[in-house]
Amino acid sequence: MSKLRLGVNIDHVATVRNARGGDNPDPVRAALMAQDAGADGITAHLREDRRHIIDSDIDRLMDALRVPLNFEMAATAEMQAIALRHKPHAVCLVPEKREERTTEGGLDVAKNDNALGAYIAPLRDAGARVSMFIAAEKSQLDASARIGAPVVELHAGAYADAWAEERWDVRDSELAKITDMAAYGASIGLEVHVGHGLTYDSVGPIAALPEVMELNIGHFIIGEAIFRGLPEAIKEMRRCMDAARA
Ligand SMILES: CC(=O)[C@@H](O)[C@H](O)COP(=O)(O)O
Ligand SMILES: NCC(=O)COP(=O)(O)O
Repeated sequence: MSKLRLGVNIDHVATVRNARGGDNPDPVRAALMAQDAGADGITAHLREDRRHIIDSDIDRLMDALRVPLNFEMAATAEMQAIALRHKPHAVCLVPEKREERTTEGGLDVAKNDNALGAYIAPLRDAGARVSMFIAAEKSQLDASARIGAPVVELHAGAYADAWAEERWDVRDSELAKITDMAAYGASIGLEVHVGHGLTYDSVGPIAALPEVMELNIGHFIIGEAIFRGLPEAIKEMRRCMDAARA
């Protein structure tokens, strides 16, 4: 089985910084620490409302990182211009709602395939590995492949929430969807990633799926870093992933 990559999302270091304004804690410092602790990449979501990551964080991440940056963003003209200016390794298109607390669902690629196909073309031409953050639904994977997105990231939020709420029947049905769609995605030539809400408990069954190439994990790792430090929080996630993949 190929090595499963871990992308560490540092958004919520910026959430804590922004609670008080100023520069601390610095998400770029966290990203560099994550890189040293074995993260295969760094993920940062520049939301349109700049509630956590801000533009200067992206500037600084682009300058400072050795590992690839996965730049998460909404499919807007403003974000496209920012991505084209920076040319990050990867761009992940995420749906955004102003009133949501976190990313609630996947991008509706099936409904907006023509527009999204045109939207990603210049990003792909600029060399970015474009991914679609989608629900684990066949129509969304088919549409992602149709528009030429090489990668999909399956939204694990419902699966992760079911773990947290101990709703085991929902957990199992959500896991079954991700399992089936990871296999389906690989069978139609997509690179499959999974992310959102994963924890030490919930990561194992996802990491065990042979078609999954990358996990992006943030909120839980940053929270856990308060108790055990960021490097150790990341290394423990890596251990959980490796144990499941063995
Ligand atoms: C797309 C996604 O899952 C991440 O961006 C993550 O949710 C962190 O950002 P928010 O907490 O702002 O949703
Ligand atoms: N794309 C998912 C991501 O980057 C991390 O999500 P979370 O672990 O912060 O929920």
